[in-house]
Amino acid sequence: MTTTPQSIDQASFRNSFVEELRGEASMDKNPRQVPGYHYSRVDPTPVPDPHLLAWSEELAAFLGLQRPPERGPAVEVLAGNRQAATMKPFAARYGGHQFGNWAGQLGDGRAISLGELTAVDGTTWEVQLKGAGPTPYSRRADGRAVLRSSVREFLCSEAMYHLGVPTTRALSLVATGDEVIRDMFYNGNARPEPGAIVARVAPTFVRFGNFQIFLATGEMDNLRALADYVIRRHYPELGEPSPEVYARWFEEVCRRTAIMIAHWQSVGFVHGVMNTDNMSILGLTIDYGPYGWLEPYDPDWTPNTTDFGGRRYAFGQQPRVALWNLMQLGQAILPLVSGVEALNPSLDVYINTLGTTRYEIMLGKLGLTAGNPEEDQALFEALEQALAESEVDMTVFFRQLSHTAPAVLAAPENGDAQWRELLAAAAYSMAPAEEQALLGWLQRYFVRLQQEQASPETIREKMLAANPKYVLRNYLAQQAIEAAETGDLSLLSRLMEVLKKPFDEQPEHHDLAAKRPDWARDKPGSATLSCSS
Ligand SMILES: Nc1ncnc2c1ncn2[C@@H]1O[C@H](COP(=O)(O)OP(=O)(O)OP(=O)(O)O)[C@@H](O)[C@H]1O
Repeated sequence: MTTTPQSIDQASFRNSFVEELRGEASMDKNPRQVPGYHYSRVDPTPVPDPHLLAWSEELAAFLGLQRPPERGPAVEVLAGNRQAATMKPFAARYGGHQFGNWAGQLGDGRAISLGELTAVDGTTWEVQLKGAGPTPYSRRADGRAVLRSSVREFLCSEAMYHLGVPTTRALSLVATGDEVIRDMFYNGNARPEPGAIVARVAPTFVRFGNFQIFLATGEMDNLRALADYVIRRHYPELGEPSPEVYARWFEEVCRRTAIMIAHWQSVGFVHGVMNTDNMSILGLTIDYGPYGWLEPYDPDWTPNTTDFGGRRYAFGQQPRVALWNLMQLGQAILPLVSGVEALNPSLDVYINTLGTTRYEIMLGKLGLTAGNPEEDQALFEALEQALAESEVDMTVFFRQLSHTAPAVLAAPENGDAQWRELLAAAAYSMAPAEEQALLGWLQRYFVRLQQEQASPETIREKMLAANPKYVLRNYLAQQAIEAAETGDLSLLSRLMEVLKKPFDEQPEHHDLAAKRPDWARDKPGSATLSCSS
């Protein structure tokens, strides 16, 4: 293991996916079905003028990598124009359910994995380029990504990491110097947009869909080989694969998925397209496409215009959709276990873990220690209902509550005025009946809070550590994109820095914690997005 940071073009890559699984070696990029294989070896397609736009310092340091200059061999690797000697790039084969329907073979249509790097702690991390050109899985598309969606993936995956949400990471954002034609809302208004490539990083990018494809095509040897690979490499604590271990592994995937979803619900993250090919086998948030952040707390909200008909992936549906997706994974690996009874209890593990994790997170957000779970649950549900029935910014509400609740605890005589001030700060609009409902809830909560033993100061610290001040608000991402498209990277860099410490006050950046401005309420790219990227 090396301690001196090195340039990625000099780095030593491992290739466990390629070496331990079955791959098609032809390097042929023509779109086609690829039965019989886990992956296809394929090289990225070079771009005209790769140059670095953003770099994630901490992740790079963790991977033992040094920041490259704007142009040069390292950036050429991050754009797919050059390869390090040890790389064996590949695109993985997977299938999936999209919006509830089986879609057949999908696969990495524009993602190409370069191999794995060993981090300073000895763990291994796969580096994958998104937008690096066609692969056998590109179907009718071009294998490219636009700057708009790449900025969104780069910024948001790192912001999620710093919020403590399980996620894939992003190492670099590189402009390609090329233009890519996209119809942003699939409404006949195609236009050229600048192209970009994100190098993203995770222990593995294997998804539920990687298993589903083998059930669909009856490739049982490949199914087992992939499960064994994932267990041995990523769940070694479970022991050598066996029918019992496959079942315990499924339980662990259920548990991790529940923890991920509990975190999404606690910060107001809406994934937007929770197809089974977007569910990581490690319980990580994967594919930052038409995602968004709740501004007014609204369980029916999704930014994804493709989903406006059914709102299948709206905020409030996410816990249920993850369960449905886990059931599809269970179906896919059923041939590996003794029967459905070996897997069914794991779905309860999902439900229970989701419940307990959400409960614990909510206690933290409200500065409480565990009390009577049923009464607490009723208190939490009453808050969710009062928030949903009004137009209150989720992030501002909880952050402001972290200041106000301990202050009222210290000086209860000013309570009423302070609660009203909190609501005024968090609300986009407030009808008298909505205000009454929220004030009623705050009084009920305050009675519960008064039973706490901790000092107001301790409660305040606990709440501030649970309620972020800064999230990647939809309009901020859009502003950063519009500036980046004109060559101005200042907001992008500022957001990167501020979102590294989302729980810190950072008063000099207070403007980045502001509620959504009026102009952004219905703005395309901010309030509404599509899968076009
Ligand atoms: N421009 C494109 N060229 C080729 N394939 C694409 C393109 N956009 C999407 N795909 C493929 O379509 C499928 C579903 O797309 P989706 O938008 O969920 O994925 P994505 O954003 O490309 O990728 P990922 O899930 O890897 O983050 C995937 O198989 C994906 O690789």
